[in-house]
Amino acid sequence: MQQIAIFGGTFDPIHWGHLLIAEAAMAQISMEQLIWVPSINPPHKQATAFEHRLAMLKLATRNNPAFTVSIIEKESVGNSYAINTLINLSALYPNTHWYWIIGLDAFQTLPRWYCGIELAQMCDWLIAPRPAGAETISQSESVCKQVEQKFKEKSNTINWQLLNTPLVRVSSSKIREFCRLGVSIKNLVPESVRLYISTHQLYSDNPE
Ligand SMILES: Nc1ncnc2c1ncn2[C@@H]1O[C@H](COP(=O)(O)OP(=O)(O)OP(=O)(O)O)[C@@H](O)[C@H]1O
Ligand SMILES: O=C(O)c1ccc[n+]([C@@H]2O[C@H](COP(=O)([O-])O)[C@@H](O)[C@H]2O)c1
Repeated sequence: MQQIAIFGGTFDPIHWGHLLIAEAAMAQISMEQLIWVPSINPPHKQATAFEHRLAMLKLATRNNPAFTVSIIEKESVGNSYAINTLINLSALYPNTHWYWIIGLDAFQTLPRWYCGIELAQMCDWLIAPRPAGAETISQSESVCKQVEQKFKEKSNTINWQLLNTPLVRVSSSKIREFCRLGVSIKNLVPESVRLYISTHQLYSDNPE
């Protein structure tokens, strides 16, 4: 059976934090492929046009042959729910053991996701520590255990492990804010992404 990880996100835009997490997951788990899945209509946030986010994702991931970018959520009608993404990908990649890569902040919200209980058991969860409430590994672990407890209370299990990554304080919102303020994002995104943002005047007060 092959092992594949999904890394879902809004990626508005993709940044070095995402790339570091993906590399850490590949180093920690023996897997054939890592599939990046940009959300077309994130259920919980507004986002820049899908085509721009997709283009930046492709630029940033093109040098790693184990990385694939999937547009599977483009076919979804309405909100792009993670459970549908996993079901649809499972049809394309049968006989696969699935992992889902997620930041600690998003993992905390999993019990409230659409069909979250069912989804939780359909894959193993690889959690990237993230600042905001969990500054150490043991704090991150205890946050994950609290999430696990919520599933246990409903007689469900969840398999998870923390990724061995340092805390990275970069976020897409910080990048969008820096662009609005005219502050350099040179060290926060790959150069190809920085150039794309600048060429298309994304996130500035004078969008295309
Ligand atoms: N610096 C980071 N450390 C750990 N996890 C992260 C980091 N940045 C993003 N993630 C995780 O990557 C996934 C996709 O994140 P997303 O594309 O929404 O980026 P973001 O930086 O969280 O965006 P925003 O600031 O707009 O909320 C989520 O699971 C999120 O928790
Ligand atoms: O399916 C859901 O109900 C759901 C609710 C919130 C987030 N998600 C997924 O979580 C992933 C990370 O989302 P985000 O907003 O942190 O970019 C992305 O793949 C989303 O589709 C999914």
